[in-house]
Amino acid sequence: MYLTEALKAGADVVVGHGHGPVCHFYDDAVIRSYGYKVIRSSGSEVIRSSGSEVIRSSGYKVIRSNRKTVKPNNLKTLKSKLQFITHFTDRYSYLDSAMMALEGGCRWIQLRMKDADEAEIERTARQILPECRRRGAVFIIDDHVELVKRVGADGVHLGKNDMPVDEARRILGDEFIIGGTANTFEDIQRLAAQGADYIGCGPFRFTTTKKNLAPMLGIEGYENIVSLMKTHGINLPIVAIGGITYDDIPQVMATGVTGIALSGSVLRADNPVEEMRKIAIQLRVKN
Ligand SMILES: Cc1ncc(COP(=O)(O)OP(=O)(O)O)c(N)n1
Ligand SMILES: Cc1ncsc1CCOP(=O)(O)O
Ligand SMILES: [Mg+2]
Repeated sequence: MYLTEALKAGADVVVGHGHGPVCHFYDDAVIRSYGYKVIRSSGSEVIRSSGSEVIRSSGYKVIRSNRKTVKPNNLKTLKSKLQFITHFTDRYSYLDSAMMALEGGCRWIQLRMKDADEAEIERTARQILPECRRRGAVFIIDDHVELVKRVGADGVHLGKNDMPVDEARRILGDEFIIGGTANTFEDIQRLAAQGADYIGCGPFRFTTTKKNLAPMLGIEGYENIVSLMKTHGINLPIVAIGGITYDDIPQVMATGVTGIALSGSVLRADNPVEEMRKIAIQLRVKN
């Protein structure tokens, strides 16, 4: 059985919508995002990447990727303009969402799994981390400071109901990225004083991706915040978040924010990989 063989090949061989490593009911967009090519020949199907190791069974080949590992430069990240927030849909798992974002050229992934227990988050984090490393992408985790340290992620994102940024800094030190959520300029002042590396600022507009949303900022809200930051001499990267789509990007970036974070508009697209690619090109994200 190819399933058994593929499972043996390792947890990093992940195909399909399911939460397990291999699922029969895949679609090509998801498979490609995992670095595999689907080649159909004389009734059999071959799933392959550009790596070296070949496992062959019942007409299927799974070739493991051989790409090099790159630890990202955190300073560069903070100038990065595009962060993808993982989510699940009826078509895609959290892991699928991260893989498609990476395939589309995003180089900053935040693992956010609000309703999952820590063991499941850790399992998913350990699957996504090597994929980020292979592409030189930054990998941060929402909420879970200790988990970031345990799995060796690049950082954490913390909101108002999470561990305070200064406490997280004492645990993680200066090598890890710590992002904080702001809904107002006062939040930004507090986070700057606590030593946040960047601010996730929103929501831009209504979104179903997050419950208990703060009031929407809109374009005017970002303009005010950016101008107040200038007058108060606060120089921190600001990532706009909340319901942002491809079409919003020029206007949002024109407010002077550093970048954007998004999720739903990519996952709702007919082809999430291509949607992310369009967005990465528009923001001139370098790979
Ligand atoms: C980039 C970014 N900005 C804001 C948030 C929201 O964080 P938080 O307020 O803690 O809410 P949850 O995401 O934990 O529901 C974020 N995650 N990322
Ligand atoms: C995590 C988070 N915090 C504020 S809005 C939001 C959700 C972002 O996802 P989307 O782009 O789907 O609105
Ligand atoms: Mg949080």
